[in-house]
Amino acid sequence: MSELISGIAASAGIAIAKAFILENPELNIVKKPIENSEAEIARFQDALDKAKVELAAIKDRAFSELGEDKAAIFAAHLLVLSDPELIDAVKQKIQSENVNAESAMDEISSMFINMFEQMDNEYMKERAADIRDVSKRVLSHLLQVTFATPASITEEVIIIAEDLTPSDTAQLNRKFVKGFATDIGGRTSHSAIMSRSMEIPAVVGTKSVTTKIKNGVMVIIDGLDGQVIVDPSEDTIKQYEDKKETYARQKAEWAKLVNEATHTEDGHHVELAANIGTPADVQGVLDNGGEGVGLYRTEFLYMGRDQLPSEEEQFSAYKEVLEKMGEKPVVIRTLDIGGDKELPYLDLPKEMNPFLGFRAIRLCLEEQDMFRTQLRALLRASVYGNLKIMFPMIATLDEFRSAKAILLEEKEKLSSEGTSVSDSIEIGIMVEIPSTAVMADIFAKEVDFFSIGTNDLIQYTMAADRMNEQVSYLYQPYSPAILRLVKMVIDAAHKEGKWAGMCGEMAGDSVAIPILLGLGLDEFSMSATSILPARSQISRLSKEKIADSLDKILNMSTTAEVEAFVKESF
Ligand SMILES: C=C(OP(=O)(O)O)C(=O)O
Ligand SMILES: [Mg+2]
Repeated sequence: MSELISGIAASAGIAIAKAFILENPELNIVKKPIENSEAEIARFQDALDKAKVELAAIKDRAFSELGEDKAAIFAAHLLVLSDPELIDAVKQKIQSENVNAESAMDEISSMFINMFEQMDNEYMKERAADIRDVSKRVLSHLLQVTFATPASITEEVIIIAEDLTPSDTAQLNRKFVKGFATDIGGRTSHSAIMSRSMEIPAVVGTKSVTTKIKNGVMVIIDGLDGQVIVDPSEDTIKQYEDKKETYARQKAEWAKLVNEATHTEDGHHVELAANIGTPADVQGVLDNGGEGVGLYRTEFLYMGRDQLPSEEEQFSAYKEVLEKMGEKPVVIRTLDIGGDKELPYLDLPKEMNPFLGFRAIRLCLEEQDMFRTQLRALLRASVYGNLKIMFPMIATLDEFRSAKAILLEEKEKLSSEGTSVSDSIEIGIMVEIPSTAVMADIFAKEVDFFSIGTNDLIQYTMAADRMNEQVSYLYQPYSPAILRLVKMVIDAAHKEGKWAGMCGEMAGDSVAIPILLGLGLDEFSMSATSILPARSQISRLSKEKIADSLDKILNMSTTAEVEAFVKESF
């Protein structure tokens, strides 16, 4: 009997093949006293060396098959293997406590893993995953245990695993591995990100694939709808083969749009840009036909380290993005730290309500040295491309004026030092706080552009924490309340001859797109892989037709009503 298991759609596509269970044997670590700590440290060093050789080979393979940015994960793993904070702590433990290397490594790495995992932050959680991966590799050498690796697969399969480590994913041979499903993980976990860049259909976070699927059984991975079908009937297989073909045709259609501008059926032009977190993401933007970067979240430059990035470091990151994007616009947002994005080394006091606290522009206006360093780096980089600077979390006009005044002061200073700075940098703001949306007409007289941050605008408007599962039903992008605010912002911008974009997740949402188009949004910034499907959708929409229904939509009473109407009408 076939069975359906639901999970999170991590990488689009359909795959049909036999299951290959990738089991990681339990590492049996027993704490034992040792006699000779010098010899034990040498044994530990030997395991480290072997792990390094192995990792270097995986890194080279990832580099040639997946490209530089994916290989960077393994460069990071190699760094973990040489990180004195971790490695010296293990050696010290062996020496001072006379314990075996396995238990010392396990205890110290678990301590770091717990520390990073407890941080309410995706980036830090990924660092925990890196340490877990590296530690397992070293332990396997110490215990002389061999793991099943995806590299040993030589027939067409679908991998079923509790989770795939980044190194597992890098060893996947696309010729044989048609798809994978895991028990744990989310859309932003390493394995999910890599599956998308390798275009291997994947469903993650199913909670139960490893317990419900046996080796060799037929499996369908539906990475479009996040479903795994176990032991399907002939009819079901046929049905999914058709779905696979339809998707392949659709992708081929999308690919034709890579170098096209984005136009509606009735000839209205909008710009489709991408959100990025690091310079390495730019390639994906270009490959997916992005017309610009609508949001560069610079906070990632500040994370995963123990001190602030220098002006030089920032300058070279910003310059790299601007140069790679050529003449295309690049909106770089100044530091938006706080809320769920912590910087432990800033030593900020714990707050009752971090999302409503001392964060983003509030912090930057207070910690001016830090802010000015970033602004100088941005201004210096401005001559290398089409830079637009954006301030996050603006709640009052005074905040914007102060931030802009500091920016202009730094510009003056640089000019008087003889450093060239572009004269055409637009200065805009995120609209993600309701007070700013309501006052958009006033702001529009002074800013060069708006970018609506619906991730936060929705949570602040609905008073519903965006991280809290229990109130996630209130996270309603199509709520008429949100749509009315979005309309106020777009209308206010246009009245003053300015442009309005959106960089919250809503901009790439296929139900929201027709409404936003009708409201006149000028720029949609989304994850790079959403750009081509969005361009294709927009090409089939008529702005005029949607505009005729706008009054009706804005006067609907519920989100459900809006959603049903849009799905039916456009
Ligand atoms: C784009 C946004 O910013 P972030 O997700 O980084 O808070 C937003 O709030 O919509
Ligand atoms: Mg935000």
